[in-house]
Amino acid sequence: MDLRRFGVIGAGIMGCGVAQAIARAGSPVELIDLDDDRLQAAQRTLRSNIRQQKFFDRSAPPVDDQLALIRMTTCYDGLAEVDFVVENVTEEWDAKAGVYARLDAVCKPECVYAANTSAISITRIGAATKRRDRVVGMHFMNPVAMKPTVEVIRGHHTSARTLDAAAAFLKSIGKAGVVVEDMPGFVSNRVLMLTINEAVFLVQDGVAAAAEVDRIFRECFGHPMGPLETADLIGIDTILKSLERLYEAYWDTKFRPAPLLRKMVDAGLHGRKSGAGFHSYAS
Ligand SMILES: NC(=O)c1ccc[n+]([C@@H]2O[C@H](COP(=O)([O-])OP(=O)(O)OC[C@H]3O[C@@H](n4cnc5c(N)ncnc54)[C@H](O)[C@@H]3O)[C@@H](O)[C@H]2O)c1
Repeated sequence: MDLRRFGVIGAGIMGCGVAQAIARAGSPVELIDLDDDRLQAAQRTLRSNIRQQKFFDRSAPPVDDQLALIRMTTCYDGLAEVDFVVENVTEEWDAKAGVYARLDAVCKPECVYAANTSAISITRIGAATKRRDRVVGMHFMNPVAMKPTVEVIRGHHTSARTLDAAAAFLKSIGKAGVVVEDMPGFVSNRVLMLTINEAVFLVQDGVAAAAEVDRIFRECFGHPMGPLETADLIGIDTILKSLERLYEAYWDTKFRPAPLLRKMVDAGLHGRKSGAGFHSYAS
């Protein structure tokens, strides 16, 4: 499958990670966000992350060569010729639906849309487009540069050809996919979000401080990170939105977000990206 030109929508944690992976593989990519301030922040994040990656991956092209492949813009016009788009915007239905309407207006008919979402049904996203057979879920793990495997989700109408395109894209950036069927949260986040939420309830109930909760998972279970360190890495705002999407999708109270999560979001404690969450990242 001949995929040459790429688009990435959303230049937050995940969009920057995906754009970086495409540039590392030597391909040009259009990276789109809402305004210049967000794009400038993304430019700083990308420079720092590519520099860091180069430290571990000496064979990577020079930092400036990789950055030159990433064209940052607020305008969708440059997507007219792309073959494959990865959408990584905020985990809210209205934000995602608005993006797909704009993509349909500009992208060529054969272009494939890959939705990077924590919990939203890929079938529902497909229904918001005029090409539901060319929509696939692509749940990248964070940090993208360090995670070799991606959860690939087959929506109800996703075609075999689209799954082939998804596999070819992932191979081109040095990753593998595990294909699963479509239900909100897929495999990873149906389990992970419940674990994180229960860990938040433990802190809220005063059973243990965040450091102790994480320590038990690291030192007793041998996990590389505890659930609250993972929540900080993902973003507390994204955790809250993901639980809300799961709760709305299943109407099951097991997904009700811990009130402490909302309090932290309201307080601006969004995890690593804000400098503090369950742990502090001030330095
Ligand atoms: N953070 C994680 O660990 C993680 C992992 C896997 C999947 N996801 C999913 O990936 C998606 C992005 O998450 P994130 O952590 O990068 O969030 P983020 O908040 O870091 O970034 C989201 C970006 O989308 C932009 N955006 C919002 N509406 C837009 C629009 N209409 N057009 C263009 N850009 C728009 C925002 O300005 C922001 O820069 C979400 O659906 C999330 O659930 C996140």
